[in-house]
Amino acid sequence: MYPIFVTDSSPDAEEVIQSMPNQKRWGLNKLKGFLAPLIDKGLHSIILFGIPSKKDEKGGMADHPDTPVIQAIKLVKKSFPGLFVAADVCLCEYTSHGHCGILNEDGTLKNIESVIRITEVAVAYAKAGADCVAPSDMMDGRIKAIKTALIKEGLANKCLLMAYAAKFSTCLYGPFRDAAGSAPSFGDRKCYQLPPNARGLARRAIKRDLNEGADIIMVKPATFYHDIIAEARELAGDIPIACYQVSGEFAMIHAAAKASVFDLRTGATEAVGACLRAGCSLVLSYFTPEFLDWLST
Ligand SMILES: NCc1[nH]cc(CCC(=O)O)c1CC(=O)O
Ligand SMILES: [Zn+2]
Ligand SMILES: [Zn+2]
Repeated sequence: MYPIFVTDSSPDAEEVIQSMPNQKRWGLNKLKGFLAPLIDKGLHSIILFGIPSKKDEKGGMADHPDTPVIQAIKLVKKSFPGLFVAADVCLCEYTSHGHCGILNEDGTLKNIESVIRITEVAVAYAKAGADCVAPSDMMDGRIKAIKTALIKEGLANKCLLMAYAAKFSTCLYGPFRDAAGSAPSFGDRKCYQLPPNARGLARRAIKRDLNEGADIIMVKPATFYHDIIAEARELAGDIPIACYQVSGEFAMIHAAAKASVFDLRTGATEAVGACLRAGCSLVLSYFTPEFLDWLST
């Protein structure tokens, strides 16, 4: 599954992201031309991230009808009905403070308000035609709230719910925050993302999301967290496990290849192979276009 950034800075935007080799922020008009050759090479699935130009306290743009993600879902599903289109659901790209939920005056999170807001956004993406909604906010209780809302709207049989279940507070998200302009303006995400060494908390989070109705369980990041992928595989029964090879992993592999530590194809292939060996059957990777080439040669 290929993560794609959609911007509303201009419909014809094609913006280079310095810290993420070969990745761009795409304007709506550019999406079809960019995706068509990848689909010809065998691309099956994408996940969309919106980069809005307007931000506010509550992330109002996240589900605005004109927001890049909703526009992109409609356009991509219309142009390529066979492509599986997931949408990342979070507020951090849309809030002025850059946190993943709605805040109190003192900067702490309002859990209930945040879950209500995130659920509204998820339903809007499902209504726009997303095949999958993937909440990455880590607010307590959001999987149950979204699943219930999808059922109520008659969308639960059309739209999968992929939970970023074990999402760690890691050093590996830097390039993404740069790409999405979503770095928190104060504080950090440690009160809602898991501490790197918290194996027990990760197990609890995975079990909780399974109980709340997740259709896919995701572990994020992938490298450094293979044990958690294996734990998820063991806990989840017949539910598929996904992992996200995040921006820092991608940048790290590129940097190592540039420094002649290994060659890019060998390093990237071994890294993703390890994720599959650990027990996941879906990998979100910025290397997807390269893999499509490498797998055909
Ligand atoms: N909802 C937060 C979010 N959405 C995507 C990523 C990171 C993805 C990547 O690094 O590739 C993150 C993590 C964060 O900023 O805390
Ligand atoms: Zn996010
Ligand atoms: Zn977020």
